[in-house]
Amino acid sequence: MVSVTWTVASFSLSPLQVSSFLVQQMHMSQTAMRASHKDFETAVNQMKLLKKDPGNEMKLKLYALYKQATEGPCNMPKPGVLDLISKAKWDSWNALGSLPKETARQNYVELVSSLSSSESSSQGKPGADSKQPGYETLVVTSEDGITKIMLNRPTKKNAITTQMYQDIVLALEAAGKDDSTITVLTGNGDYYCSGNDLNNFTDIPPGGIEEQAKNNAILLRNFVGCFIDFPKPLVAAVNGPAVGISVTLLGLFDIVYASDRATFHTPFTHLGQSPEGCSSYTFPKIMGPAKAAEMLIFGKKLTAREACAQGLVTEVFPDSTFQKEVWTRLKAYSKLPPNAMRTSKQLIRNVEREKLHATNSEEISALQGRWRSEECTNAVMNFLSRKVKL
Ligand SMILES: CCCCCCCCCCC/C=C/C(=O)SCCNC(=O)CCNC(=O)[C@H](O)C(C)(C)COP(=O)(O)OP(=O)(O)OC[C@H]1O[C@@H](n2cnc3c(N)ncnc32)[C@H](O)[C@@H]1OP(=O)(O)O
Repeated sequence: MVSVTWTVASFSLSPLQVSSFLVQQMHMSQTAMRASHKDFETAVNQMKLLKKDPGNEMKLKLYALYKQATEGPCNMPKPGVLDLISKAKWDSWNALGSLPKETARQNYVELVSSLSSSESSSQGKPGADSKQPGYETLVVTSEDGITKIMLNRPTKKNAITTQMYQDIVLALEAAGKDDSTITVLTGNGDYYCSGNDLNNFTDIPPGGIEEQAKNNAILLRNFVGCFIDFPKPLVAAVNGPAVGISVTLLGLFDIVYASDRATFHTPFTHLGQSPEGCSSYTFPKIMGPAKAAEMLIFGKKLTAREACAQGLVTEVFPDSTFQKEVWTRLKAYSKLPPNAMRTSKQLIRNVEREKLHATNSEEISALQGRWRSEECTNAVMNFLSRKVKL
């Protein structure tokens, strides 16, 4: 990672991004009051007082605006391609074109003011990570460049309710756009997740089972689709046993760390159901068709070490040190250049994105049939009336 100073920018921002940012900034400035020279000087001094590094992209934007405001349009010769930092700075400044000095000044003042106010609103909570409110059974926090989405229904083994499916989608959408570099999904308590909450099947709408199956299909397609399209490195910290959809989705994660207490169980046949989460495609690809069939058709439960040997899990840690080791490692990874990580992730996933969406649709069509079947109804009823535990 290139270390930059306040006036030097990194090469992590494309000129296109810079110019679209600046178009927004220009728009903002048309409606705003013009900043005076004094406001501009104050903003320049305010920048020096910021405690938190605003990140290279932001410094690059500020650099360009500062140069435009003080010197006007860029008329320097373009640096050579190997002089990456100077070239990024030049690109950024040059992308401002003929933006008037006073507009650049105004944009600079507004940008610094937004940085200062976000810093002061996070003061007074030293060390506290920013917990995002609004989710009933998820705890979402952002700290050290990592957004953590924690399933938080420990007394029900983190079984996923209909509301949770929707909240996970919202949390992933927000994490995909926030300024964290890595997103982690984990569970609170002794389980990672016991899969779909089987009570979801008891919530039958006025249109009956047909309508329920259709509604579930729409929600599930969207839910799995969010994992397929997630733009940043996505990590599962599997803190304990995992069942059903929480296992199948692992094939869509980039990294899976597991406690040695974790197990991996996909009892679809026992439930009269069929695989989802794109596992009918990802599992044979990851572990070979024979091993995948044993899990997905016969419901064989794997230990963490078996899952690791078969490529579903990246690494297994002793339960006693799981949290410490995983978070230490992730904090180090979160400092890697974010755009490079995103690019690599997308290159890996884009090759099969269409295939994954098609698999998702096919699996859901099959499930719609399964949900209407007697096999499924009986299995769910047996669990809910406590006749069967998987
Ligand atoms: C986006 C779509 C929205 C709508 C959804 C529609 C359907 C989408 C379907 C998607 C396909 C998903 C498939 C799956 O995930 S299949 C797997 C489903 N999971 C299970 O079958 C697990 C069932 N649970 C168990 O077998 C055991 O509870 C378990 C082995 C996990 C733990 O056993 P243990 O003895 O340790 O603990 P308890 O059984 O006493 O559990 C504690 C309480 O938690 C409740 N619990 C646990 N898991 C579930 C669950 N999956 N659904 C509902 N409730 C669950 C359990 O009942 C206990 O509750 P009480 O204390 O109230 O008795």
